Amino acid sequence: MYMHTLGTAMETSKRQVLGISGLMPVRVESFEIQKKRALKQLRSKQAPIEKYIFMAQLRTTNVRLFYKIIVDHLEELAPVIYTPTVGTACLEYSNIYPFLAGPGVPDGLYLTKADHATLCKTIRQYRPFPSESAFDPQIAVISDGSRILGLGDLGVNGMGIPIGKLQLYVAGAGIDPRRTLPIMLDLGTNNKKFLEDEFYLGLRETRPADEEFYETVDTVLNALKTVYPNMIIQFEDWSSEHAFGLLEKYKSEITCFNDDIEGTGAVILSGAINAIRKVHSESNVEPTNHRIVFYGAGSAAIGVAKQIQTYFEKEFDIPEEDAKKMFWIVDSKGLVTLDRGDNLAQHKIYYARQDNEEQQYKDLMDIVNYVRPTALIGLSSTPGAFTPDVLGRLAEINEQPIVFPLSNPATLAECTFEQAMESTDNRVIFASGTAFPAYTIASTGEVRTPGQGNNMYVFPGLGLGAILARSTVISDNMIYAASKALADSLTPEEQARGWLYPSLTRIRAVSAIVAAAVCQESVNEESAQSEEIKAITSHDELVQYVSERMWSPSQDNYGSDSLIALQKSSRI
Ligand SMILES: NC(=O)C1=CN([C@@H]2O[C@H](COP(=O)(O)OP(=O)(O)OC[C@H]3O[C@@H](n4cnc5c(N)ncnc54)[C@H](OP(=O)(O)O)[C@@H]3O)[C@@H](O)[C@H]2O)C=CC1
Ligand SMILES: CC(=O)C(=O)O
Ligand SMILES: [Mg+2]
Repeated sequence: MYMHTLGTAMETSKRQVLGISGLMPVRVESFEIQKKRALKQLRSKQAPIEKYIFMAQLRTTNVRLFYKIIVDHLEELAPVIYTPTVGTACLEYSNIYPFLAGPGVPDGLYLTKADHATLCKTIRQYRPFPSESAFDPQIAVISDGSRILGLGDLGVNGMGIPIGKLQLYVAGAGIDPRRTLPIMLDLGTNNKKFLEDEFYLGLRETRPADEEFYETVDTVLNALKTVYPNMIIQFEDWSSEHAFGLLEKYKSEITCFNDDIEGTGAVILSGAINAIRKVHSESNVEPTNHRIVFYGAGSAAIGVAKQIQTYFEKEFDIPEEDAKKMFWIVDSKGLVTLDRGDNLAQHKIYYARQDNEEQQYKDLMDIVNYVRPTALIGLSSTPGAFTPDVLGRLAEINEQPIVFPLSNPATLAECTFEQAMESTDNRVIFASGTAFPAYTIASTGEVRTPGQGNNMYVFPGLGLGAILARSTVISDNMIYAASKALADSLTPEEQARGWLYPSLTRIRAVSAIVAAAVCQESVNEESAQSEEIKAITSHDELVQYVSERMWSPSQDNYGSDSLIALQKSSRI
């Protein structure tokens, strides 16, 4: 069991004590040589999904090495363990699952509808590594698989997402991997293809109606709270139809947040703040003159619009009714207006326009011509929706058009960075949900790096801050503080390059800044229970406190010493 902890790096004397001397080759390796070999193998694989499988298998055999590679090479590994490759992995999850995990080393906790007692028992049984005798998780990411990235209802195949998100908590914010809990709540699937697929591993039934859905989720959350009362819960990739209702119901009851509404809102506000500052200083666009079109009207779009609106209200004293009018929301039927003649979903009503009732705009180009937006934000999962004509028109209207095609994975982005650069005479201010390659301007040779507006910049620090502060809630103000801290976390060099987000290579330093801001806001709001955090009086000290509590694979022998002590004491 314990061999996955250090693998071939375990010293001879320890192998002897543990009675495993002949169970692996004799050579004792350094951590660095283990890493070098693993990276060589990883890089020899061509297909991203092969890299994903290789990493997932490495986690089961040497978890310390798995995280060492991810922490040291996050720019290279984030696209493997997270978007875009995690999207492919989720589509294939039932096909690859038996080769990645099993009850010996589970990938996460699978729950189905059951009564409270049964659920508590199942939850208590879970150990990330069955060799661990105790489990005290600090954070869970839970999905029902109903809206996985922009790929739709993938049922239990969506498990790749809670797993990937928690791996980023470890890599980005130094949460101890032994204290994370990925959860898939299997409520069936409406994905016809999966229901008919002989290899699909989830319940072969369609999803329940709302009454049963909310009742089941309630029982599950109560069971989680009973077993792990202090654990933070991150809702991830629930269909928008339920995401808002769940957040509203549980936000004040348990320490939780919805990453797609609130994490995305915070991260895109950060990029928007830096974009708004940039076009103000370089093109004289007054912040109060922005006109923002959202292409997509789901949980992500509404979450982002609300955060940006808060910024206009707080920083520029714009009254709510006026700030709200800076936004135009578009769904699959066109511009969202109150008199459109259909029954608007609850979450769309707030932004539904009332000032253009004679027109029913359906086409994006017509909407762009009507609104003359300064910014176009895509959260619609419709690839290519930002056509060269639309982008070109934006570049006619604006010296520096802000274009954020944020849908994931990259194949679902509303446009690519290359398309945005080519259609705007290289004047675009750009961020996408999944990283696009840098673009070289042919005439000058200048290389431009696109921004990555992905909630991975916020949720690790947000969760870490709430954990360390032992906050009883994750409030709107804490999320806003996280966003502002991220926007201000760029180094002078990053700012000079015109970036909207900091380099991923600095993710831990950035997460420490975000977490410190979250702790501070929690103290200000009196939701923090940590006396240590409350006693800290300076920002720098708070950042240092947070940084010092980050888990590092290099400083952890993964319990091998305590295993040896245990072994020795049982022999005595
Ligand atoms: N970058 C990041 O960090 C994040 C990115 N995302 C991405 O955002 C996307 C949306 O997520 P979410 O809001 O939860 O999902 P939803 O499926 O709830 O929302 C999609 C929205 O797009 C609209 N839409 C679909 N087709 C069109 C079309 N042809 N024209 C205009 N609008 C259209 C839908 O309209 P209707 O309401 O009429 O069906 C709906 O409002 C996903 O791709 C997801 O991966 C999400 C979270 C974070
Ligand atoms: C990034 C993310 O959370 C999403 O696409 O759903
Ligand atoms: Mg998500």
